[in-house]
Amino acid sequence: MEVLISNWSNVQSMPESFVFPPERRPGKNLVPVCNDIPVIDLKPIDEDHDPAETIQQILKASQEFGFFQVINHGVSEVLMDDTMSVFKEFFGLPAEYKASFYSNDINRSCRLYTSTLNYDKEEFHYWRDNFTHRCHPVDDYIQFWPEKPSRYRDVVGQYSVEVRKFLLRILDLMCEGLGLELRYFDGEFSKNQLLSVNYHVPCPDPSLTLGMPEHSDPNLISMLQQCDVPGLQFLKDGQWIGVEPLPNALLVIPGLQLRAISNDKFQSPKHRVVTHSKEARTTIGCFLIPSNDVCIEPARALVNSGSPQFYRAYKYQEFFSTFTVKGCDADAAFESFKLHG
Ligand SMILES: O=C(O)CCC(=O)C(=O)O
Ligand SMILES: [Fe+2]
Repeated sequence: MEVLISNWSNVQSMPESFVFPPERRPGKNLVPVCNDIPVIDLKPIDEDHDPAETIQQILKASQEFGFFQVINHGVSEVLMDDTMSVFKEFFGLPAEYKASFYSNDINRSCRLYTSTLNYDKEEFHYWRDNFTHRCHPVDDYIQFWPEKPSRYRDVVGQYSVEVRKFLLRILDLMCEGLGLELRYFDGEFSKNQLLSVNYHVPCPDPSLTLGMPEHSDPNLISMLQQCDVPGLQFLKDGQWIGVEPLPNALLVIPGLQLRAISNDKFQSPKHRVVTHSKEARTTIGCFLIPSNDVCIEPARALVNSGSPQFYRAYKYQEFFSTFTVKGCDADAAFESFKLHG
């Protein structure tokens, strides 16, 4: 059988290698959709209102809820729609063209794969194709990007620049809220930028499989543009809750490095993706990632007698390899970096 699920048409029954063992299945029970996910509106700041209220909303959303959606974020709706169409077209291209990007090699600057990078060894597969590449600075990477659809490089190039601006702006608002100097996260903490696009074809039985495993994002911060098909779920107070896509909103998820640098002021919420029985789902993620050698440690301003330093200093590379060795389990990975007592 074709490995890439985007090459499958009209799958009628579950291929066995995608059926999870019973205790790992999402099951048939419907997960409640959460209607109170914080929505941050950046318009008041653009209209020169005092940003203090928005900053407090972002702080509260990150600290109490864990993640949030943003509207009037500055990334144009036309560009968002164009980018979504380009990626949908990309996944619909002939198998022969996509085959040239197929790779499980993490060092390939542009790669397309199914399930996880561990496809050949994993016990069962996740119901997704993922296409991912670096995108900052655009000129350093654009030569590796697809030439089809013909608008790809132009549209995805503009999008990469705009979503980076957006995330750096959110980080600056977080700095103000946390009492860190502005631009604290610019530079090495956010040096690398990855676009990561997930594509899931309709699944004959969503109760038996997942589109993405439960995980926290290992980077600094993530942004997600969803299409109108739901699937994303967050673990909140021990329960899975569904995220209903909000048209034109961008979702912001603090990553594990933000948790460490903020000295646990922010969490990095666990999330997963369930599949849909009728419709294909495409989501565009953008990750800001520290450079490998940068030293990550709780910001000095956030360590004091009431809030002792929770993590030792480490290099991002060290964290990432521990995270990978621990099967992408954030709690297990942090055990190596926590300061006890
Ligand atoms: O596709 C989604 O809804 C979530 C994607 C995600 O969590 C990720 O790429 O890290
Ligand atoms: Fe994620």
